[in-house]
Amino acid sequence: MNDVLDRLSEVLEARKAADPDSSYVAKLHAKGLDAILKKVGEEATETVMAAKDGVPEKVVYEVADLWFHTLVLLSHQGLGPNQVLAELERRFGLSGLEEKAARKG
Ligand SMILES: N=c1c2ncn([C@@H]3O[C@H](COP(=O)(O)OP(=O)(O)OP(=O)(O)O)[C@@H](O)[C@H]3O)c2ncn1[C@@H]1O[C@H](COP(=O)(O)O)[C@@H](O)[C@H]1O
Repeated sequence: MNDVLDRLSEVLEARKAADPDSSYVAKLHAKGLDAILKKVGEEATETVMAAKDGVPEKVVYEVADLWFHTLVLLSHQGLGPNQVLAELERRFGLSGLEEKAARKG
């Protein structure tokens, strides 16, 4: 499953140098951080609305849009899905309460 994330992130990296007229992702990179954050916010809102509607296909569709735009955000900031997966892996060995305690320091 992570293979999809790896392959998509490679495409997203390549789009940083692509022509904005020929690529949606290149256009987002060219518009900059605020434009990417706006899309992340919009897709998060659309995810909430889909979940409230309770139609499973819509939820999956909107979460895919949300994940996609967060991947563009990570790429824009020199990060990638592997760092997020590593963070989730680190938390996997902890209970929710242990993770909460670790955050408080
Ligand atoms: N997975 C996606 C993907 N998911 C969603 N989107 C785009 O994200 C946008 C979602 O925004 P909205 O739902 O608000 O729809 P919209 O009104 O068309 O959005 P705006 O154009 O107004 O921002 C749409 O334009 C979708 O086409 C995606 N665009 C690209 N990809 C992947 O990224 C790769 C590179 O894309 P390009 O850079 O366009 O070649 C593609 O090969 C795909 O694998």
